[in-house]
Amino acid sequence: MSIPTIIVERLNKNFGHSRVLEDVSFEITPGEIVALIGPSGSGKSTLMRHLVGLTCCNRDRGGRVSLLGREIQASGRLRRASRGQRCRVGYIFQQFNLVNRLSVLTNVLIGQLGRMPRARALLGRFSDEERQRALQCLARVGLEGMAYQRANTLSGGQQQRVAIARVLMQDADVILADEPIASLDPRSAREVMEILERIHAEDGRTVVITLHQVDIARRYCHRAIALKDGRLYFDGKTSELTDARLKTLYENAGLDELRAGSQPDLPSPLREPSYTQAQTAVSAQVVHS
Ligand SMILES: Nc1ncnc2c1ncn2[C@@H]1O[C@H](COP(=O)(O)OP(=O)(O)OP(=O)(O)O)[C@@H](O)[C@H]1O
Repeated sequence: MSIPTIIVERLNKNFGHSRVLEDVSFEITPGEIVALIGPSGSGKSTLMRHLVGLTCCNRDRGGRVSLLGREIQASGRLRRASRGQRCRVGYIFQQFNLVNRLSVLTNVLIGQLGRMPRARALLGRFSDEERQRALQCLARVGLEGMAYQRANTLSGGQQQRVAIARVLMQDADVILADEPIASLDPRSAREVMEILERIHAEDGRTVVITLHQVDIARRYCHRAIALKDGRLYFDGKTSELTDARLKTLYENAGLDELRAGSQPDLPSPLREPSYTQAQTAVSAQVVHS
């Protein structure tokens, strides 16, 4: 049996007196594509940040995270990672995190920095072979024709595709995408999800994606892990995410607001689009509050 790519054991996290994660445990095996879902504030992003050591768990409850066979943190202590180890995990953010004034190609080449000798990385001297590879990564996300434009001249969807190309350039074994489509229109969101799905299928990379849209999770991911109030509520096939389970997962999380809206003929909140709308409504509230 293969070693799990991600192991999370009894993870607990408090921010002040507020318990954000409670005894969360799961494993993800190599080559899985997993959706991390749950209502707004359920702890999805906090959990993702624990996976790469951007956030550290409580000291007193013995939690542990290991990734690609290496311990990231244990009992509230972060372990140091080498450059090589850090390169094996790519993180995609909701807001893309590109360098606006640099070209699309240079943004992709930045994915290579961790694998270059330090001196050359400091000078940003990329070889012809590296440039060629960056162009190939751009071709995989359908943007080779935009390589020499400034990053901030691209649409949001295109910028997210550049961020994916950067992770490809990094040659990460694991891709963690934290709400990669939350700020995109439906068409761009679909394109980004299709690219992530293709990368997973063609390269066998492990992909974990936090999502607000259950219908998207069902369409593109085989497995879902759902958090509710910081606890593991569901871990299984997305096909087993029944309406009853979703109703309990998302109760008190935006459906009331949706019902109170200006759509008298709204379909049953148990149907997929309703959940999508509900979660979009919740996100919008969070963004604007
Ligand atoms: N650095 C922090 N300091 C204090 N509280 C925090 C911090 N980060 C997150 N929280 C709180 O932890 C809880 C979970 O936040 P988190 O962002 O992980 O939820 P989420 O499920 O990703 O939500 P959303 O889907 O809206 O992004 C929230 O109540 C949030 O306010």
